[in-house]
Amino acid sequence: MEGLDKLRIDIDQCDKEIVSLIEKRFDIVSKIMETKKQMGLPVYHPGREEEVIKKVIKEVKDPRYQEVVKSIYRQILDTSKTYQSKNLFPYNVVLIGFMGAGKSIVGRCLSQSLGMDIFDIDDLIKIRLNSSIAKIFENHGEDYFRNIERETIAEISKQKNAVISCGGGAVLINSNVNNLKENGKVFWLKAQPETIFQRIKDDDSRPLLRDKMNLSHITALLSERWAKYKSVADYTIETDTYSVEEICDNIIKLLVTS
Ligand SMILES: Nc1ncnc2c1ncn2[C@@H]1O[C@H](COP(=O)(O)OP(=O)(O)OP(=O)(O)O)[C@@H](O)[C@H]1O
Ligand SMILES: O=C(O)C1=C[C@@H](O)[C@@H](O)[C@H](O)C1
Ligand SMILES: [Mg+2]
Repeated sequence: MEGLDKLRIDIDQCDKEIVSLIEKRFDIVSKIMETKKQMGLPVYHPGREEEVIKKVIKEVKDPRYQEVVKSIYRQILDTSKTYQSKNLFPYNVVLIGFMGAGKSIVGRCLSQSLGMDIFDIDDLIKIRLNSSIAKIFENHGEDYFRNIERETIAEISKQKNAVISCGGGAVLINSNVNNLKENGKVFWLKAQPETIFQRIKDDDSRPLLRDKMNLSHITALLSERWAKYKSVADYTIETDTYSVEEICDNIIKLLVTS
């Protein structure tokens, strides 16, 4: 028992040193963040995380602890991203645009790159009603869906440092726009009808395109909504010829320089 007490004292001492080093590391992160902000340099450096992990792994003397150190460092780096994002982007990043524009997939990429929480409004509605969007439309009609969507957006818009991926029709309702803009910068993921058709033609989960999955219907619906997306957007993001990662990087560049 005495031996155990001694080991616990050693652990407590170790923890003190670790906490002090964590504070020291985050002080340096804060300084780097401030300097980069002042110099207008990009804050996120793709590849930097892997570089850090490789370097620290080299420092591990006992191979048994390589995985331990790796996993702790992944956590430190993730927490560091979240810490920086909270400071740099004290608002929501709101993605709007037509079905298939990439709001969900780009939202997930942004959340991962910036260490920010992601709220996909369609996904939240599915979870809340334990049903697919298609079934909600089928069983209760579009107005019912729009009401739930309105409530969900009102709730999620209270966040202050999150990525919010909207459904394609969310910004057609003014109260949604007002709520989303209250704490958010709005990015319109713009895509031409041909691109949208190619991306979603084999997916029948979108009720407004069910039985009408053709280029002329997409073109007509998109042109009805085009002016709305354009007027609501703080930024327009081209997506037709870009990969998800490129779109994500373009948005981050705008966030950092705006
Ligand atoms: N830039 C892109 N390059 C290639 N494929 C893409 C791109 N953006 C989206 N996609 C693909 O298009 C499909 C639709 O994307 P996603 O579900 O993100 O669209 P969405 O805007 O969220 O649509 P909805 O309004 O219906 O929710 C997915 O299969 C996705 O992988
Ligand atoms: O464009 C729309 O109106 C919609 C898009 C999807 O994201 C879903 O929100 C739903 O299918 C309606
Ligand atoms: Mg989506």
